[in-house]
Amino acid sequence: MKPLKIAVAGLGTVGAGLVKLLSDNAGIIAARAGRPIVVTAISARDRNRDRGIVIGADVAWYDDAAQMAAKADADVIVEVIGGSEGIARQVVETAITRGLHVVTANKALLAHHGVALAGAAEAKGVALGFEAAVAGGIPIIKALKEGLAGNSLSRVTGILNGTCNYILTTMRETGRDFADVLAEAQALGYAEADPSFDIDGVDAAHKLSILTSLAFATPVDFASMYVEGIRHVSAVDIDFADKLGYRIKLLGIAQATDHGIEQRVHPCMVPVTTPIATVDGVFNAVVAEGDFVGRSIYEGRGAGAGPTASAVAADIIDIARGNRSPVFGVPVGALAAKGIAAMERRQGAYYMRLMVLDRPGVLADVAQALRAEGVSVEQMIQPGRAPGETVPMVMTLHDTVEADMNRAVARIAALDAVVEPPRLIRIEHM
Ligand SMILES: NC(=O)C1=CN([C@@H]2O[C@H](COP(=O)(O)OP(=O)(O)OC[C@H]3O[C@@H](n4cnc5c(N)ncnc54)[C@H](O)[C@@H]3O)[C@@H](O)[C@H]2O)C=CC1
Ligand SMILES: N[C@@H](CC=O)C(=O)O
Ligand code: NA
Repeated sequence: MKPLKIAVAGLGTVGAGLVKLLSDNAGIIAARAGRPIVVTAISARDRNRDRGIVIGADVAWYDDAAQMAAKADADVIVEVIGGSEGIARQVVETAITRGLHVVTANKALLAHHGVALAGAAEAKGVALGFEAAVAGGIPIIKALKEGLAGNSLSRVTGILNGTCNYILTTMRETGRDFADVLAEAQALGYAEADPSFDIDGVDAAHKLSILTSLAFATPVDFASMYVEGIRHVSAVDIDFADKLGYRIKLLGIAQATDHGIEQRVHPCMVPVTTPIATVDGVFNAVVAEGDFVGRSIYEGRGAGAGPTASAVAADIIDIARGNRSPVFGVPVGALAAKGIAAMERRQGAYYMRLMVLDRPGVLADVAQALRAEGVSVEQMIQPGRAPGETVPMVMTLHDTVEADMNRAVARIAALDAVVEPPRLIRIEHM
């Protein structure tokens, strides 16, 4: 049977991982795909770098990825360069215009241009696969598009960034410093080219915008996402979370509410008893809730060469088999906006850490500020006494509307005895 010809744009962590996977598992992949899958062209910036892979002499090499997309003898262009604009976008658009199938791991590109690219791909009758773009090796795109297609989904929640989960886990387990653990995640190939995309929550938000579209048949809407990263999560908070029976995770949450779809990414405290609390290191997890299936949970490695290549390969095999489905689960013309719920309307519990001067009356002032906004305390920890010195004061607060919580925090921040901005972490019971 005729081979399926693949051109790979970008030969970094994911590109090199894919070339290795397609070579190591060529036999079983050909059997499953019904035909051999061969790499016919590659574009990367440095032809001579040792990537630990063998590239056959018959593979065409392009210094310019756009040229490759325009000219290569290929059925599928795999875009694993990255970035929402520039060369990555050009490669994908050129390939679709040429009528080639596209597989990409590029969540930034899809978050910003997903609807337009999907429209172009559907108009041309070509596939646009992006299993690798969300939660790495977890087949969550397939799960939402196919496995759960019979359900009306109410909520999709996930640990969507391997780098952040690796940092939070390692800091908790070893007490090591944030910057040091981030450098390790970069060396392991987990982080984005610009790691601020990871730690500021942007990468998780890119991924969540894609999941929201799939779950609720809405156009991808990255711009209205609430995004907060993990820069402010300190060792002190990780420690208090432990004492209170929680783990800190960077979560992406998309859920249908009475006032629209909530789309938010921020650090959360989750009870240690919930399955997601023990998903550690580079692992990701997604929890999907459907009306007939109930809750289903998916877990696996969210970053790194192997898991990401595994997801890219799955999309390629789907193309080889002739499997086609609308890019975002329904044809682009059927995607319909459902309104975005304002973050101020989020309702839930909170952890609050204050750094206060240890002197009489502080607790009463804090309690007064909370009472004024109708916020009620669930529990409080104030370890030790150090009269006249700065000490932490930690509270968990019962379910509150975010706008009320924000007003209470503003009152507390203005107190003389509160010497640092209050730290808030939302508590999610899942
Ligand atoms: N590393 C990971 O664990 C995961 C990465 N991704 C996504 O996969 C994509 C690639 O990521 P990585 O492989 O980690 O990045 P990387 O930085 O390791 O590799 C990108 C490669 O593209 C090459 N490149 C840059 N400009 C080029 C150009 N003009 N022409 C040809 N090649 C060019 C670079 O030299 C580099 O080798 C990104 O979109 C990323 O977000 C998705 C899931 C997981
Ligand atoms: N930088 C990303 C890579 C996978 O998408 C992550 O850490 O999750
Ligand atoms: Na995936």
